[in-house]
Amino acid sequence: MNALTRPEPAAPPLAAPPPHVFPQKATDPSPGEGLSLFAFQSRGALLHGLGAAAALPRGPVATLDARLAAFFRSAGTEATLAGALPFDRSGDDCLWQARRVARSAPPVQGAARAEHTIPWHLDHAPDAAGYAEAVGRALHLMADEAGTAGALEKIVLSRSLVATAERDIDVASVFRRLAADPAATAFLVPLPDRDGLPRVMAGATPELLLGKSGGRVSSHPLAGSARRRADLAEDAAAAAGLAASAKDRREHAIVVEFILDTLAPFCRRLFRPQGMALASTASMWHLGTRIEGDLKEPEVPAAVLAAMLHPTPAVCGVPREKAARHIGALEGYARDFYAGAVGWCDGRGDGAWYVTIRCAEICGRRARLYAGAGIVPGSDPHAEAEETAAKYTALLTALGIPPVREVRS
Ligand SMILES: C=C(O[C@H]1C=CC=C(C(=O)O)[C@@H]1O)C(=O)O
Repeated sequence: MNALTRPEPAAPPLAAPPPHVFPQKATDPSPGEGLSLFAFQSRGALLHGLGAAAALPRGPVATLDARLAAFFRSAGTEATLAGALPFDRSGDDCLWQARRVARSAPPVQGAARAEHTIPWHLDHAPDAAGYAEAVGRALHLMADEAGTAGALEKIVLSRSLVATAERDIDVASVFRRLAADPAATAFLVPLPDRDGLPRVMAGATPELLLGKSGGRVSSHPLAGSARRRADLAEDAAAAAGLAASAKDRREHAIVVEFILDTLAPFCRRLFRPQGMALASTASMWHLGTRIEGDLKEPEVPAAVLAAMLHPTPAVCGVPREKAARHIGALEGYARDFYAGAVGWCDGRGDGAWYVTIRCAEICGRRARLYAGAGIVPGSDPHAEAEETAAKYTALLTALGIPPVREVRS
Protein backbone atom coordinates (compact mmCIF):
# COMPACT_ATOMS: atom_id res chain seq x y z
CA MET A 1 0.00 0.00 0.00
CA ASN A 2 1.24 3.47 -0.73
CA ALA A 3 2.01 5.10 2.61
CA LEU A 4 1.28 8.52 1.15
CA THR A 5 -2.30 7.67 0.30
CA ARG A 6 -3.23 5.71 3.37
CA PRO A 7 -7.00 5.15 3.80
CA GLU A 8 -8.43 5.33 7.32
CA PRO A 9 -8.55 1.71 8.53
CA ALA A 10 -11.06 0.42 11.06
CA ALA A 11 -9.45 0.15 14.51
CA PRO A 12 -8.86 -3.53 15.35
CA PRO A 13 -9.04 -4.53 19.03
CA LEU A 14 -5.72 -4.71 20.87
CA ALA A 15 -4.47 -8.21 21.37
CA ALA A 16 -3.92 -9.48 24.90
CA PRO A 17 -0.54 -8.83 26.55
CA PRO A 18 1.97 -11.67 26.14
CA PRO A 19 1.85 -14.37 28.79
CA HIS A 20 5.65 -14.28 29.12
CA VAL A 21 8.20 -11.54 29.29
CA PHE A 22 11.84 -12.17 29.93
CA PRO A 23 13.36 -11.53 33.33
CA GLN A 24 15.55 -8.47 33.47
CA LYS A 25 18.33 -7.39 35.75
CA ALA A 26 21.09 -5.00 34.94
CA THR A 27 19.53 -2.97 32.11
CA ASP A 28 16.48 -2.14 34.19
CA PRO A 29 16.90 1.50 35.22
CA SER A 30 14.10 1.30 37.79
CA PRO A 31 13.92 -2.15 39.37
CA GLY A 32 10.49 -2.87 40.72
CA GLU A 33 8.57 -1.28 37.87
CA GLY A 34 8.03 -4.58 36.13
CA LEU A 35 9.78 -7.00 33.85
CA SER A 36 11.55 -5.93 30.70
CA LEU A 37 9.67 -6.23 27.46
CA PHE A 38 12.29 -4.95 25.02
CA ALA A 39 15.64 -3.17 25.04
CA PHE A 40 17.76 -1.37 22.43
CA GLN A 41 21.17 0.07 23.25
CA SER A 42 22.98 2.18 20.74
CA ARG A 43 25.72 4.82 21.00
CA GLY A 44 25.32 5.37 24.73
CA ALA A 45 21.51 5.50 24.70
CA LEU A 46 19.25 2.83 26.13
CA LEU A 47 15.61 2.46 25.09
CA HIS A 48 13.97 0.16 27.53
CA GLY A 49 10.37 -1.07 27.52
CA LEU A 50 9.06 -2.19 30.89
CA GLY A 51 6.05 -4.47 31.24
CA ALA A 52 3.70 -5.45 28.45
CA ALA A 53 0.69 -3.17 27.96
CA ALA A 54 -0.60 -4.39 24.58
CA ALA A 55 0.36 -6.10 21.35
CA LEU A 56 -0.22 -4.89 17.83
CA PRO A 57 -2.52 -7.41 16.11
CA ARG A 58 -0.11 -9.56 14.12
CA GLY A 59 0.00 -9.55 10.33
CA PRO A 60 2.21 -9.29 7.23
CA VAL A 61 4.03 -6.11 6.09
CA ALA A 62 1.27 -5.42 3.55
CA THR A 63 -1.10 -4.56 6.41
CA LEU A 64 1.40 -2.94 8.78
CA ASP A 65 0.57 0.61 7.72
CA ALA A 66 -3.17 0.15 8.44
CA ARG A 67 -2.55 -1.69 11.72
CA LEU A 68 -0.16 1.01 12.96
CA ALA A 69 -2.55 3.82 12.04
CA ALA A 70 -5.38 2.13 13.95
CA PHE A 71 -3.16 1.42 16.94
CA PHE A 72 -1.79 4.94 17.33
CA ARG A 73 -5.21 6.48 16.75
CA SER A 74 -6.37 4.81 19.93
CA ALA A 75 -3.04 4.75 21.86
CA GLY A 76 -1.96 8.34 21.06
CA THR A 77 1.16 9.92 19.60
CA GLU A 78 3.22 9.41 22.77
CA ALA A 79 2.84 5.62 22.57
CA THR A 80 5.76 3.47 21.38
CA LEU A 81 5.66 0.06 19.76
CA ALA A 82 8.75 -2.14 19.43
CA GLY A 83 9.42 -5.58 18.09
CA ALA A 84 10.35 -7.57 15.04
CA LEU A 85 9.39 -8.16 11.40
CA PRO A 86 10.15 -11.64 10.05
CA PHE A 87 12.34 -12.20 6.97
CA ASP A 88 9.35 -13.41 4.94
CA ARG A 89 7.25 -10.41 3.92
CA SER A 90 4.10 -12.54 4.11
CA GLY A 91 4.87 -13.76 7.65
CA ASP A 92 3.35 -12.20 10.78
CA ASP A 93 5.28 -9.49 12.62
CA CYS A 94 5.43 -9.18 16.38
CA LEU A 95 5.21 -5.70 17.98
CA TRP A 96 4.51 -4.75 21.57
CA GLN A 97 3.62 -1.68 23.55
CA ALA A 98 5.33 -1.44 26.93
CA ARG A 99 3.63 -0.09 30.06
CA ARG A 100 6.51 2.36 30.43
CA VAL A 101 9.35 3.26 28.10
CA ALA A 102 12.55 4.56 29.66
CA ARG A 103 15.12 6.40 27.58
CA SER A 104 18.35 6.79 29.47
CA ALA A 105 22.09 6.49 29.42
CA PRO A 106 22.99 2.84 29.92
CA PRO A 107 23.99 1.81 33.45
CA VAL A 108 27.70 2.45 34.07
CA GLN A 109 29.07 -1.01 34.57
CA GLY A 110 31.55 -3.13 32.75
CA ALA A 111 30.06 -5.90 30.70
CA ALA A 112 31.37 -8.87 32.62
CA ARG A 113 33.10 -11.31 30.31
CA ALA A 114 31.20 -14.54 30.03
CA GLU A 115 33.06 -17.39 31.65
CA HIS A 116 33.82 -20.28 29.36
CA THR A 117 32.90 -22.75 32.08
CA ILE A 118 29.41 -23.80 31.06
CA PRO A 119 29.47 -26.80 28.74
CA TRP A 120 27.66 -26.20 25.46
CA HIS A 121 26.51 -28.62 22.84
CA LEU A 122 26.92 -27.21 19.32
CA ASP A 123 25.09 -28.31 16.19
CA HIS A 124 25.95 -26.72 12.85
CA ALA A 125 23.07 -26.50 10.38
CA PRO A 126 24.78 -26.76 7.97
CA ASP A 127 28.53 -26.97 8.65
CA ALA A 128 31.08 -25.04 6.56
CA ALA A 129 31.26 -27.75 3.87
CA GLY A 130 27.47 -27.97 3.54
CA TYR A 131 27.25 -24.19 3.34
CA ALA A 132 29.99 -23.95 0.70
CA GLU A 133 28.09 -26.53 -1.34
CA ALA A 134 24.91 -24.38 -1.24
CA VAL A 135 26.97 -21.35 -2.30
CA GLY A 136 28.32 -23.39 -5.22
CA ARG A 137 24.76 -24.20 -6.27
CA ALA A 138 23.80 -20.51 -6.11
CA LEU A 139 26.82 -19.59 -8.25
CA HIS A 140 25.74 -22.17 -10.86
CA LEU A 141 22.24 -20.70 -10.90
CA MET A 142 23.68 -17.23 -11.50
CA ALA A 143 26.01 -18.45 -14.22
CA ASP A 144 23.15 -20.27 -16.02
CA GLU A 145 20.98 -17.14 -16.00
CA ALA A 146 23.70 -14.57 -16.68
CA GLY A 147 22.74 -12.09 -19.37
CA THR A 148 19.04 -13.02 -19.40
CA ALA A 149 16.25 -10.66 -18.30
CA GLY A 150 15.55 -10.88 -14.56
CA ALA A 151 18.71 -12.91 -13.92
CA LEU A 152 19.76 -13.47 -10.31
CA GLU A 153 22.49 -10.90 -9.59
CA LYS A 154 22.99 -11.43 -5.88
CA ILE A 155 21.75 -13.82 -3.21
CA VAL A 156 22.48 -13.84 0.52
CA LEU A 157 22.79 -17.35 1.93
CA SER A 158 22.81 -18.08 5.63
CA ARG A 159 23.49 -20.96 7.94
CA SER A 160 22.78 -21.50 11.61
CA LEU A 161 24.40 -22.89 14.72
CA VAL A 162 22.32 -24.31 17.55
CA ALA A 163 24.00 -23.97 20.94
CA THR A 164 22.45 -25.80 23.86
CA ALA A 165 23.46 -25.12 27.47
CA GLU A 166 22.83 -27.22 30.55
CA ARG A 167 20.64 -24.54 32.07
CA ASP A 168 18.44 -21.70 30.89
CA ILE A 169 20.33 -18.90 29.17
CA ASP A 170 20.43 -15.64 31.13
CA VAL A 171 19.25 -13.26 28.40
CA ALA A 172 19.82 -10.12 30.49
CA SER A 173 23.53 -10.98 30.80
CA VAL A 174 23.73 -11.80 27.10
CA PHE A 175 22.22 -8.40 26.28
CA ARG A 176 24.72 -6.63 28.57
CA ARG A 177 27.64 -8.31 26.82
CA LEU A 178 26.23 -7.59 23.35
CA ALA A 179 25.92 -3.93 24.37
CA ALA A 180 29.66 -3.80 25.11
CA ASP A 181 30.34 -3.18 21.38
CA PRO A 182 29.70 0.56 20.83
CA ALA A 183 29.67 0.11 17.05
CA ALA A 184 26.55 -2.05 17.15
CA THR A 185 23.00 -1.67 18.40
CA ALA A 186 22.28 -4.33 20.99
CA PHE A 187 18.70 -5.49 21.02
CA LEU A 188 16.44 -7.83 22.91
CA VAL A 189 12.87 -8.30 21.68
CA PRO A 190 10.23 -10.88 22.59
CA LEU A 191 9.08 -13.29 19.88
CA PRO A 192 5.93 -15.40 19.92
CA ASP A 193 6.24 -18.33 22.34
CA ARG A 194 7.48 -21.63 20.96
CA ASP A 195 5.97 -24.82 22.41
CA GLY A 196 4.70 -22.76 25.33
CA LEU A 197 8.18 -21.41 26.12
CA PRO A 198 9.11 -17.70 26.00
CA ARG A 199 11.41 -16.82 23.13
CA VAL A 200 13.51 -13.73 22.45
CA MET A 201 15.71 -12.45 19.66
CA ALA A 202 18.97 -11.00 20.97
CA GLY A 203 21.72 -9.49 18.89
CA ALA A 204 24.20 -6.71 18.21
CA THR A 205 23.39 -5.45 14.73
CA PRO A 206 25.70 -2.97 13.03
CA GLU A 207 23.19 -2.19 10.27
CA LEU A 208 20.61 0.61 10.41
CA LEU A 209 17.80 -0.18 8.00
CA LEU A 210 15.85 3.05 8.50
CA GLY A 211 15.96 5.76 11.13
CA LYS A 212 13.49 8.63 11.12
CA SER A 213 13.27 11.77 13.18
CA GLY A 214 10.72 14.32 11.96
CA GLY A 215 11.23 14.72 8.22
CA ARG A 216 14.80 13.36 8.16
CA VAL A 217 15.46 9.70 7.29
CA SER A 218 18.74 7.81 7.42
CA SER A 219 20.00 4.37 6.51
CA HIS A 220 23.41 2.74 6.88
CA PRO A 221 23.55 -0.32 4.61
CA LEU A 222 26.46 -2.71 5.05
CA ALA A 223 27.65 -5.37 2.63
CA GLY A 224 31.13 -6.68 1.97
CA SER A 225 32.91 -8.17 4.97
CA ALA A 226 36.22 -9.28 6.41
CA ARG A 227 37.04 -10.87 9.77
CA ARG A 228 38.92 -8.56 12.15
CA ARG A 229 42.33 -9.71 13.43
CA ALA A 230 43.94 -9.40 16.85
CA ASP A 231 47.24 -8.30 15.33
CA LEU A 232 47.09 -4.59 14.38
CA ALA A 233 49.02 -4.91 11.12
CA GLU A 234 46.98 -7.93 10.04
CA ASP A 235 43.77 -6.11 10.96
CA ALA A 236 44.76 -3.08 8.87
CA ALA A 237 45.63 -5.40 5.98
CA ALA A 238 42.21 -7.10 6.25
CA ALA A 239 40.52 -3.68 6.08
CA ALA A 240 42.63 -2.56 3.14
CA GLY A 241 41.94 -5.84 1.33
CA LEU A 242 38.20 -5.36 1.79
CA ALA A 243 38.28 -1.75 0.62
CA ALA A 244 40.09 -2.84 -2.54
CA SER A 245 37.96 -5.92 -3.26
CA ALA A 246 35.99 -5.50 -6.50
CA LYS A 247 33.71 -8.41 -5.53
CA ASP A 248 32.82 -6.79 -2.17
CA ARG A 249 32.36 -3.33 -3.70
CA ARG A 250 29.93 -4.81 -6.24
CA GLU A 251 28.09 -6.69 -3.50
CA HIS A 252 27.80 -3.42 -1.56
CA ALA A 253 26.78 -1.20 -4.48
CA ILE A 254 23.76 -3.45 -5.18
CA VAL A 255 22.39 -2.76 -1.68
CA VAL A 256 22.97 1.00 -1.84
CA GLU A 257 21.31 1.26 -5.24
CA PHE A 258 18.26 -0.66 -3.96
CA ILE A 259 17.89 1.61 -0.92
CA LEU A 260 18.27 4.80 -2.93
CA ASP A 261 15.74 3.58 -5.52
CA THR A 262 13.21 2.62 -2.82
CA LEU A 263 13.50 5.84 -0.82
CA ALA A 264 13.72 8.24 -3.78
CA PRO A 265 9.96 8.53 -4.45
CA PHE A 266 9.40 9.57 -0.81
CA CYS A 267 12.21 12.12 -0.57
CA ARG A 268 12.67 15.64 -1.87
CA ARG A 269 16.39 15.32 -1.14
CA LEU A 270 18.40 12.09 -0.86
CA PHE A 271 22.17 11.93 -0.53
CA ARG A 272 25.15 9.93 0.71
CA PRO A 273 27.34 12.23 2.73
CA GLN A 274 30.49 10.09 2.61
CA GLY A 275 30.02 7.45 -0.06
CA MET A 276 31.28 3.90 0.47
CA ALA A 277 33.50 3.67 3.56
CA LEU A 278 34.92 1.09 5.94
CA ALA A 279 32.85 0.41 9.05
CA SER A 280 33.81 -1.95 11.86
CA THR A 281 32.39 -3.83 14.81
CA ALA A 282 34.46 -5.61 17.45
CA SER A 283 34.74 -8.67 15.21
CA MET A 284 34.08 -7.59 11.57
CA TRP A 285 35.07 -5.06 8.93
CA HIS A 286 32.35 -3.99 6.51
CA LEU A 287 31.81 -1.68 3.60
CA GLY A 288 29.13 0.83 4.58
CA THR A 289 27.36 3.82 3.04
CA ARG A 290 25.51 6.44 5.05
CA ILE A 291 22.34 7.60 3.29
CA GLU A 292 20.27 10.57 4.40
CA GLY A 293 17.11 12.08 3.02
CA ASP A 294 14.43 14.67 3.64
CA LEU A 295 10.92 13.34 3.24
CA LYS A 296 8.35 15.03 1.03
CA GLU A 297 5.70 14.09 3.62
CA PRO A 298 7.28 13.89 7.11
CA GLU A 299 4.33 12.02 8.61
CA VAL A 300 5.08 8.72 6.77
CA PRO A 301 5.81 6.33 9.68
CA ALA A 302 9.34 4.99 10.12
CA ALA A 303 8.03 1.42 10.33
CA VAL A 304 6.23 1.78 6.99
CA LEU A 305 9.39 2.96 5.23
CA ALA A 306 11.42 0.22 6.91
CA ALA A 307 8.86 -2.38 5.81
CA MET A 308 9.14 -1.14 2.25
CA LEU A 309 12.93 -1.51 2.25
CA HIS A 310 12.85 -4.90 3.94
CA PRO A 311 14.43 -7.27 3.00
CA THR A 312 17.24 -5.36 1.28
CA PRO A 313 19.89 -7.12 -0.83
CA ALA A 314 22.09 -7.09 2.32
CA VAL A 315 20.06 -10.10 3.51
CA CYS A 316 18.05 -11.27 0.49
CA GLY A 317 19.17 -10.49 -3.06
CA VAL A 318 18.30 -9.09 -6.47
CA PRO A 319 15.72 -9.56 -7.92
CA ARG A 320 14.19 -9.69 -4.44
CA GLU A 321 11.33 -12.20 -4.87
CA LYS A 322 13.42 -14.56 -6.97
CA ALA A 323 16.29 -14.44 -4.45
CA ALA A 324 13.86 -15.11 -1.57
CA ARG A 325 12.51 -18.20 -3.36
CA HIS A 326 16.00 -19.58 -3.98
CA ILE A 327 16.99 -18.84 -0.37
CA GLY A 328 14.14 -21.03 0.88
CA ALA A 329 15.24 -23.90 -1.35
CA LEU A 330 19.02 -23.58 -0.89
CA GLU A 331 19.05 -23.04 2.89
CA GLY A 332 16.47 -25.71 3.69
CA TYR A 333 15.10 -23.96 6.81
CA ALA A 334 12.74 -21.10 7.55
CA ARG A 335 14.63 -17.96 8.61
CA ASP A 336 11.72 -16.87 10.77
CA PHE A 337 12.84 -13.59 12.41
CA TYR A 338 16.54 -13.81 11.39
CA ALA A 339 17.30 -11.34 8.56
CA GLY A 340 14.10 -9.49 9.37
CA ALA A 341 14.02 -6.10 11.05
CA VAL A 342 13.93 -5.12 14.72
CA GLY A 343 13.13 -1.69 16.02
CA TRP A 344 10.66 0.74 17.44
CA CYS A 345 8.27 3.43 16.28
CA ASP A 346 6.11 6.01 17.99
CA GLY A 347 2.79 7.68 17.25
CA ARG A 348 4.54 10.67 15.64
CA GLY A 349 6.02 8.37 13.01
CA ASP A 350 9.58 8.53 14.36
CA GLY A 351 11.57 5.37 14.96
CA ALA A 352 14.63 3.27 14.24
CA TRP A 353 14.68 -0.10 12.53
CA TYR A 354 17.72 -2.33 12.23
CA VAL A 355 18.53 -5.37 10.11
CA THR A 356 18.20 -8.47 12.32
CA ILE A 357 21.69 -9.89 11.96
CA ARG A 358 24.48 -10.93 14.38
CA CYS A 359 21.70 -12.41 16.43
CA ALA A 360 20.37 -15.51 18.10
CA GLU A 361 16.91 -16.70 18.87
CA ILE A 362 17.00 -17.77 22.52
CA CYS A 363 14.46 -20.12 24.06
CA GLY A 364 15.19 -21.74 27.43
CA ARG A 365 18.55 -23.57 27.21
CA ARG A 366 18.81 -23.16 23.44
CA ALA A 367 20.26 -20.37 21.33
CA ARG A 368 20.02 -20.54 17.57
CA LEU A 369 22.68 -18.32 15.99
CA TYR A 370 22.48 -17.20 12.37
CA ALA A 371 25.01 -15.80 9.92
CA GLY A 372 24.79 -15.06 6.23
CA ALA A 373 26.95 -13.78 3.41
CA GLY A 374 26.20 -12.06 0.12
CA ILE A 375 26.96 -14.17 -2.94
CA VAL A 376 27.70 -12.57 -6.31
CA PRO A 377 29.48 -13.97 -9.38
CA GLY A 378 33.12 -14.26 -8.31
CA SER A 379 32.35 -15.33 -4.70
CA ASP A 380 34.54 -18.14 -3.34
CA PRO A 381 32.31 -20.71 -1.51
CA HIS A 382 34.93 -21.53 1.15
CA ALA A 383 35.72 -17.86 1.81
CA GLU A 384 31.98 -17.19 2.24
CA ALA A 385 31.74 -20.12 4.71
CA GLU A 386 34.66 -18.65 6.70
CA GLU A 387 32.93 -15.24 6.63
CA THR A 388 29.77 -16.72 8.16
CA ALA A 389 31.88 -18.39 10.87
CA ALA A 390 33.43 -14.99 11.66
CA LYS A 391 29.97 -13.45 11.88
CA TYR A 392 29.03 -15.87 14.69
CA THR A 393 31.74 -14.30 16.88
CA ALA A 394 29.64 -11.50 18.43
CA LEU A 395 27.03 -13.93 19.70
CA LEU A 396 29.48 -16.67 20.67
CA THR A 397 31.36 -14.13 22.80
CA ALA A 398 28.16 -12.84 24.41
CA LEU A 399 27.05 -16.38 25.24
CA GLY A 400 30.48 -17.34 26.58
CA ILE A 401 31.15 -19.98 23.92
CA PRO A 402 34.79 -20.31 22.82
CA PRO A 403 35.48 -19.56 19.12
CA VAL A 404 34.30 -22.36 16.86
CA ARG A 405 36.98 -24.06 14.79
CA GLU A 406 35.68 -25.83 11.73
CA VAL A 407 37.85 -28.32 9.90
CA ARG A 408 37.86 -27.69 6.14
CA SER A 409 37.13 -30.96 4.35
C1 LIG B 1 23.61 -11.34 6.31
C2 LIG B 1 24.50 -10.90 7.20
O1 LIG B 1 25.30 -9.80 6.96
C3 LIG B 1 24.98 -8.88 5.94
C4 LIG B 1 25.38 -7.56 6.44
C5 LIG B 1 26.66 -7.08 6.29
C6 LIG B 1 27.55 -7.74 5.42
C7 LIG B 1 27.14 -8.79 4.66
C8 LIG B 1 28.06 -9.45 3.70
O2 LIG B 1 29.19 -8.97 3.55
O3 LIG B 1 27.70 -10.47 3.13
C9 LIG B 1 25.73 -9.25 4.67
O4 LIG B 1 25.12 -8.67 3.55
C10 LIG B 1 24.69 -11.55 8.49
O5 LIG B 1 25.51 -11.07 9.29
O6 LIG B 1 24.01 -12.56 8.77
